Amino acid sequence: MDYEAVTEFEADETLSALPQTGEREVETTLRPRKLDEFVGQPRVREQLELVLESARRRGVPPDHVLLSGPPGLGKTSMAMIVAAELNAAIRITSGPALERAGDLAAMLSNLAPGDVLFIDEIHRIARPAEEMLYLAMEDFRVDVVVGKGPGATSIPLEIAPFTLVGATTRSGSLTGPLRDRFGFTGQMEFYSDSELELVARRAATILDVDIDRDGCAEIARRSRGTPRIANRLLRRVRDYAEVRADGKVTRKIARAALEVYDVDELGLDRLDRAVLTALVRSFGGGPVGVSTLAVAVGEEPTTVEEVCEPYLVRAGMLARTPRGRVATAAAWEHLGLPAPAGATRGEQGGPNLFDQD
Ligand SMILES: Nc1ncnc2c1ncn2[C@@H]1O[C@H](COP(=O)(O)OP(=O)(O)OP(=O)(O)O)[C@@H](O)[C@H]1O
Ligand SMILES: [Mg+2]
Repeated sequence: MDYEAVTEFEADETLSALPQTGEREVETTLRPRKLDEFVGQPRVREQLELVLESARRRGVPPDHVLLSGPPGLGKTSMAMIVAAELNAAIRITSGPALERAGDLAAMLSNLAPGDVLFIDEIHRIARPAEEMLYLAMEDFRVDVVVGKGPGATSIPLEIAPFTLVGATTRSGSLTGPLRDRFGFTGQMEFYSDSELELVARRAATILDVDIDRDGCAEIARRSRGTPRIANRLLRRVRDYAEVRADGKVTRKIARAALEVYDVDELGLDRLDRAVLTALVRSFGGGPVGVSTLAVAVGEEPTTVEEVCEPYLVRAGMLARTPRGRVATAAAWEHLGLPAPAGATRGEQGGPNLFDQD
């Protein structure tokens, strides 16, 4: 592709790990409901199974559970599963919704014994609510402050024993005291291609899509390790198969469909490829600063840094060095160009980039 011909990118969200508008409903349909329906994450699954089973046997609510990892890997799904496995009711809220401690107090005092309280984006909880949560998690108690100024009194209030499930894309920005109050932390990892094949297969069954093994494999390979993306690509491929073919998804149909949506063999989209192309063609593979690179593709530096780079680094295409961004040998090869002798080999499956702040 000639990146210079491209001056502006439309909002191309096909490969975004974040949920898109209008996707909520279909996501709910596709959520696994029980632990044994949940594909992948064998470590977290086994650990949780033990935590839940032991609590069940002892007849007490399990320890508080923190689920951390990048968007779209199944944290919300897992939170619901915890409640389902315990046969408990789940109350759902989120960090940004708990702006005042009073909001949280109301939530907590309405809990019934054994309920699961799910706080999504728990790293965004406001300070006063967070402090209230400490006591609630530890002693099942809150101190409600009534009145203001010198006349204010604090009334201790018992709350029902409950299990808090917190989800976060940035466990690094959780304060120490909050993190310490979780008895169990499940770190969700990116999925392997074979796991994503199973995710696509399962979604196809639910959505009644006729797809063969190669079709699933083609989708899995391009899904950036993320079930949310696999489910989305499946729907796009289904659309194509229904409109342009007989509805059956084969490898050939999947490839043709994903080409229409600008999703390449490795799950890179147009902007990802433009960044690599600019890096290789205009800057000889780097090193080059991220702002210069962003100008070359007509994007904001933050978009390049936060939207493109994490996956390019994880896919082993781009390296962040103190002197700037560098294209790896794999990037040259992916663009069909011979890699220069000194090109770095990327680190495939590098560290979890979403958790490094
Ligand atoms: N292990 C899995 N098996 C099958 N489907 C899954 C799995 N994990 C996630 N999904 C699907 O991916 C979609 C996104 O999952 P979920 O909402 O649980 O992710 P999340 O980690 O909470 O994302 P976010 O950080 O954006 O809140 C859901 O529709 C769900 O159906
Ligand atoms: Mg979620």
